Amino acid sequence: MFLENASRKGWIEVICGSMFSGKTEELIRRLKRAKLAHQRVEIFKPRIDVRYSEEEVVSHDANAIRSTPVESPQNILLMTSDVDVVGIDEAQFFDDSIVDVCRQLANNGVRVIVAGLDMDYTGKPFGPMPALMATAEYVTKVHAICVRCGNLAHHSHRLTSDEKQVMLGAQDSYEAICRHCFNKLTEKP
Ligand SMILES: Nc1ncnc2c1ncn2[C@@H]1O[C@H](COP(=O)(O)OP(=O)(O)O)[C@@H](O)[C@H]1O
Ligand SMILES: Cc1cn([C@H]2C[C@H](O)[C@@H](COP(=O)(O)O)O2)c(=O)[nH]c1=O
Ligand SMILES: [Zn+2]
Repeated sequence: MFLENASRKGWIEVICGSMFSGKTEELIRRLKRAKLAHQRVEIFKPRIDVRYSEEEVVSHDANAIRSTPVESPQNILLMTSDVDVVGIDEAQFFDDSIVDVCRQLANNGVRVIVAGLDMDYTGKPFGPMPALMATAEYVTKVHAICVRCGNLAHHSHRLTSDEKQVMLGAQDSYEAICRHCFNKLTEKP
């Protein structure tokens, strides 16, 4: 679907969805194809994401690719002077300046592939993701399987009582569920 060697370079792709929907697997797949095409690839993630590894982007199925953890989106600009493709995982954790960083990279001829959660555990849009989706040329929404009924899932349901928007975790503290199961679980009596 995406040309590894397009003639006019520079665009933004967003991969979004709930937890366990395959965002990281899809990001890794695209980045590995770019490497096979001899493109210069750099991968970044927010430094706070230490869930599976500090230095790698790792999927729930243990696919992994080396990455650089960064404190702020500005660091990405400093480290991408000579690259063809930039991959960014867990983009929901960055502040809004990630949008302008992605725009600058794309304007300078870089293929930018960004993955992140579109909604938090309450169902609200997460951080800079809506603005990234609006700015991108290509948006791919991937889906998990609802662990309660087998439907397609697009919600990440939190299993603990923590109410902070940011709380790292995996199957220990989140499950993927569909709209109907989410409404049943969260409706007020
Ligand atoms: N409910 C679920 N639906 C789909 N895949 C799941 C589910 N729970 C665990 N998985 C696993 O998660 C993998 C996707 O992981 P990953 O790419 O890290 O997702 P994401 O980055 O969207 O959280 C799937 O290939 C599958 O092995
Ligand atoms: C829903 C939700 C999730 N998080 C955290 C939990 C994980 O550490 C990441 C999402 O990782 P994934 O690759 O998409 O599985 O985000 C959070 O902090 N707040 C939330 O509301
Ligand atoms: Zn369901």
